[in-house]
Formats: sequence, C-alpha cells, structure tokens
Amino acid sequence: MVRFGVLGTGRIAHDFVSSFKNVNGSEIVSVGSRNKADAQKFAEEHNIPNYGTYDELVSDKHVDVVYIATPHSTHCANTLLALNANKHVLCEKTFAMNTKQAKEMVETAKNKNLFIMEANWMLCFPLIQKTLQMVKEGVIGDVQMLHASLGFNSEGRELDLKMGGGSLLACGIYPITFATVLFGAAPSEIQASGSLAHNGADEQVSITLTYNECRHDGSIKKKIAILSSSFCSWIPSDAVIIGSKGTIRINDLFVCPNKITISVMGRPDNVIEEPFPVNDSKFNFPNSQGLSYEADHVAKCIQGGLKESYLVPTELTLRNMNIIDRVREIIGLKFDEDSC
Ligand SMILES: NC(=O)C1=CN([C@@H]2O[C@H](COP(=O)(O)OP(=O)(O)OC[C@H]3O[C@@H](n4cnc5c(N)ncnc54)[C@H](OP(=O)(O)O)[C@@H]3O)[C@@H](O)[C@H]2O)C=CC1
Ligand SMILES: O=C1OC[C@@H](O)[C@H](O)[C@H]1O
Repeated sequence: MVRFGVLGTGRIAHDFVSSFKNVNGSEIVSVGSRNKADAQKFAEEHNIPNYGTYDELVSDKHVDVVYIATPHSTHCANTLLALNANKHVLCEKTFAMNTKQAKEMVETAKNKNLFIMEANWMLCFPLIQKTLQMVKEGVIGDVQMLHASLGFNSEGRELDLKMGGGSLLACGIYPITFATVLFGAAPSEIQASGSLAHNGADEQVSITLTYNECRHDGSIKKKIAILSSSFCSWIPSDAVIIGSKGTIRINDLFVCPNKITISVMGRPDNVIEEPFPVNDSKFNFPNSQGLSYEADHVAKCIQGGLKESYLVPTELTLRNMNIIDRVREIIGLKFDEDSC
C-alpha cells in the first residue's frame, strides 16, 4: 500500500484524487493547503482522513509520497519542503521554472535517497506506450518527423507570468516531451517563435527541433520535430509521427489518448482504441480519469524501491527543461526566477 498526500487543493488536485476510484492498492491519506479551512473542505469532499497546512502534510507520518499540485512557480519550494521532510515526490508538470531549479530538486532527491518524478501523465497512458513500442518495432519505417501541438483558449491564472503562466509550461511541455522520447538525444538545433501577451507571458509558441543522425556513409540525416502550444486558440491537439513507410496519429487529445490511427502505405488504416477507466466523477480537465495510470505507476515504482520512474526519468525532465530554457531565451519569455 502506497499512501499519497496531496499538496494544493486546486483543479488538478481534485481530478487526481477523483481518479483514485480506479487505483488499486494505494490511497490518498492526507491533503495540505495554504489555508487549513480549504484543506478541511477538500478532505470532507473527498473523504480524506487527514488535512492541514503544507508543513503539517509533509510531516504527516502516514504519508509516503507527496503529490505537488500547485502552480509552476511553487513547484521547486514545495518539492524541497516534501523531500526535506523525507517524503517521496510526484511533482506536476512543468517540473520547474528553469533547469537550475530542476537540478536542485533532482539532486536533493538523490542525496536523500527518495523517489522523484515529474507528473508527466502522458507517458503513463497505455496507448502512448503502445505507440512508442510500434515505432521501435519499425511499423512505420524510419521516423523522419513529428508534428505535435496542444492548446486551448485560456485566460486568468493560467496566463499569470509570476506563476510561470503561459502556454509553453502548461501545454508546450507535452509536445516537447514527445519529441524527447521519440528522438532520444538532445536536439542539435532549436528554433522558436512566440507571441507574448501584454504581461510578458506567452500566448502561443512554435518550436522546431532538429536531431542530427549519422548515416552509415558518415553524412548527416536531419530528423525534425515541429511543435506548438497555444493559449489563444483551439489549436488541434494531436500528434503525428511520420515515418518512411507511414504515420501514427495520436488523436486529440494526444496527451491522454484513447485512440490512435496507424496508416501504412498500401494498407487500410488500423485504428486502435483503449477505453479510459470507468469513473463517474466530475473532472475539471478532459480524460482525467486516466490520472489513475500515473498513480498506479508511481506506486509500483515506490513499492519496487525505485528512486526514479522508468517512464518519466529525471534525465528526460532535465532534457526538456533545457529545451524550454532555450526556447524562452529565443522568444524573450522571462521569469523572475531566472535571475536568482
Ligand atoms: N496533468 C494534467 O492534466 C494537468 C496538470 N496541471 C498542472 O497542475 C498544476 C496546478 O494547476 P491547476 O490545478 O490547474 O491550478 P489551480 O490554480 O486550479 O490550483 C493550484 C492550487 O495550488 C495552490 N497554490 C499554492 N500557491 C498558489 C498561488 N500562489 N496561487 C494560486 N494557487 C496556489 C492552491 O491550493 P491551496 O490554496 O489549497 O494551497 C491552488 O488551489 C500546474 O503545474 C499545472 O501545469 C494542470 C492541469 C492539468
Ligand atoms: O496539463 C494538461 O494536460 C491536459 C490538458 O487537458 C490540460 O488542459 C493541460 O493543462
């Protein structure tokens, strides 16, 4: 049995806890809030036995792992709070405001011999793993390109620069993650273009990552990922992996899919569907019942004594953070944390 504590009582905290109807052998035992009354309300709503402040949550002896469900700008401090209280950590995406913070979080977990993982739930979906497996098996030949985008028309807290708001950290992290798992290495070239809102937060970003691969004759083959995120439009939120023999489309929303379409030249399309876990809870975000895959994975890792996830390793998180830092530099997206 792995016992989760939830830090923060916002929208994703609600969805994560509700997904536990489909989680076996783990439970939510405590919740922490900046305001104890909010923690109590959340605990009552979700039948959670313990509640308190963040400090009380991380020092609760019943808690094994703390799920950080707060805005980006608070991930580093909240993660360090939990690690320093000897709790394992599952921290929401995007993991940190920059690589410097991310390294400190990962180093602290390592020094304390604790588990740490970015809550990049996309990689825990069965159809995402199936897609990656098919690519590896060469179903669509040699992968040449990736097209992936995610976004919606947003406003309010999600565009608050002080909290790491904007489409890049909220949505762009997923297309970037997909490119990183698909192409394996760090990109040899990063190009980007972005539009900033009046407060300096990004409204939409387009990124081209180029990966150099050495051919047998020593020449360079360039593989390309074309990625975008948006908070000012209903951009198509799918991903297409383009290979020498065909494509795999991960249907909208590609970060939490229940359908993929495999098109191989000369053959009829093959559609694979994987129904979501059945859960009648009311969720804030689409397909959040699939957060149970992530919770199950974390529990399995912790029970197995792992200090890292094999689906979302810290190396992947740090590689993504490096890409995000460079994209921010190119488009002029600045956070206060950059000067700390
Ligand atoms: N995996 C997924 O599908 C999704 C992940 N996310 C990620 O989850 C995280 C939280 O997002 P979301 O739930 O939408 O955010 P919300 O604004 O809905 O909730 C955030 C919570 O964090 C706490 N908090 C701590 N400090 C602050 C602060 N300065 N301002 C506001 N709230 C604060 C609050 O809880 P309290 O007052 O109780 O401490 C608040 O309710 C982000 O990293 C986001 O990227 C978001 C949506 C979907
Ligand atoms: O993190 C996220 O993942 C799924 C999307 O539906 C959500 O809007 C986004 O914030």
